[in-house]
Amino acid sequence: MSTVDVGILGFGTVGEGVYQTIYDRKERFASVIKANIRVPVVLVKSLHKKRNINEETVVTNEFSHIETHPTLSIVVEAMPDAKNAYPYVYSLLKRGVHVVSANKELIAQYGEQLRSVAKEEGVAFLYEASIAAGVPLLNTVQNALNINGIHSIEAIVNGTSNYILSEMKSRDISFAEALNDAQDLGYAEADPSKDVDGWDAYYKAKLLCETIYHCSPNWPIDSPLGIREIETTDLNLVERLGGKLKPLIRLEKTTSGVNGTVEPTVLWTNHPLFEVEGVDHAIVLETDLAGTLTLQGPGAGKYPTASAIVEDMFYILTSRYKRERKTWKTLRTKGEEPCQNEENRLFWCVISSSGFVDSVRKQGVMIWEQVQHPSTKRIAMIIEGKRNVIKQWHQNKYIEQAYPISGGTPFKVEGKEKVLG
Ligand SMILES: NC(=O)C1=CN([C@@H]2O[C@H](COP(=O)(O)OP(=O)(O)OC[C@H]3O[C@@H](n4cnc5c(N)ncnc54)[C@H](OP(=O)(O)O)[C@@H]3O)[C@@H](O)[C@H]2O)C=CC1
Ligand SMILES: N[C@@H](CC=O)C(=O)O
Repeated sequence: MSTVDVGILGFGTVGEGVYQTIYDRKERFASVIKANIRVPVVLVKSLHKKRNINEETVVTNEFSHIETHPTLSIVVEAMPDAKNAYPYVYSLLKRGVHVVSANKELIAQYGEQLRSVAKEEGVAFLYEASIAAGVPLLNTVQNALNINGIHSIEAIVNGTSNYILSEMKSRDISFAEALNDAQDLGYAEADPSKDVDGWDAYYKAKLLCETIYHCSPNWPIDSPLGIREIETTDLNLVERLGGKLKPLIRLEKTTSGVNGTVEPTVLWTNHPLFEVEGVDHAIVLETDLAGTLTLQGPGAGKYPTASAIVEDMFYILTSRYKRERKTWKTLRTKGEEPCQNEENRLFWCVISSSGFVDSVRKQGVMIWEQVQHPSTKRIAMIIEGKRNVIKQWHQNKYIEQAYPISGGTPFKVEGKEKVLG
């Protein structure tokens, strides 16, 4: 039997998960690819860490050992940022090596250049793991929804943020404690501000938009918004209104492009993402033929991420890549377009001090429902308004938080104040 040599860039949560999976499933690989698979070399930053690695694998901190390796046919890229990974991936593709990546920052920033060089060299550049780890999202939209039109997408694609909000609520722990747990569990990015400030979800939304619509989204000026500012009181107030706050991305096709948002959003019980808790990612696709489709599963962590990566490797190694060749259209818009959804009217859950309620009424804004927290006296109100107006209130500190509501308001008549007891 022949041998397939795989290199790995980065040996953290993901790199180690891929390495262990390759060795744990050696026989399974051999039976499907008809070759022995092994990892002769892995690249890391520090040579001083203790690692669980076989004798046949060399651990190096010099990229040249990977770049000039004579037998590598696939390299798995699992590094934490785009800046350092880009020259490595570019060089490998240029040398005719297939690359499988989990690095959404790299693909959101340099995807077009890398896809183009891969195409020129006739090699694969695949990255199923980069959006929803173990959930086969890219495969579904690229290979199974080509005749369908996709009107809109709502998704939870940052497991760390979803986990933090779930744990703050269910275990009544602080943001810092929940983030610490997410880091221990291997969900968070090496720099966790990418998770909690919305950047990880922003890269994923951009990548998903490029995959489905072949253009970049139009973002509101304050995008992305993360979960860092959310307090347990806000979660409680939203719950008392009958909703839940979720770290949501939204892409919506319009006549002038695709509007994108990355922001904590209120969902009501009838929303398909209402019950998605913990590290799970879930994606709702509104299609014009199949209807509403929801994909859900673990979106971060060692083995769910390794799962997507080894499946991409299988795809390459079984020559399905050469036969079916995933096609990528060139992006229609290269840069970000100015936002066109600032003027849209939406329903909002606005959190403020009780004093602001009268000002809202004086401005003729209808309050559909409101609840007051018994101890903090903070008020949560459901109102309708234009994004730019509500955001201006927030900027001027008239209100403390403003969360958009997916699906409008379930309240039929203007609400009466409810004091939580
Ligand atoms: N964790 C997850 O659940 C998921 C992560 N991803 C993506 O996968 C990638 C890896 O994530 P994860 O494994 O969690 O990250 P980790 O921080 O756990 O691991 C990063 C690895 O990269 C190495 N590294 C860092 N900088 C360099 C460099 N300049 N040159 C060579 N090696 C370097 C580190 O080396 P050393 O060990 O010496 O520090 C470490 O082994 C990221 O892009 C992430 O967004 C995607 C899906 C899920
Ligand atoms: N940090 C990311 C990992 C997967 O992409 C997340 O929490 O979803």
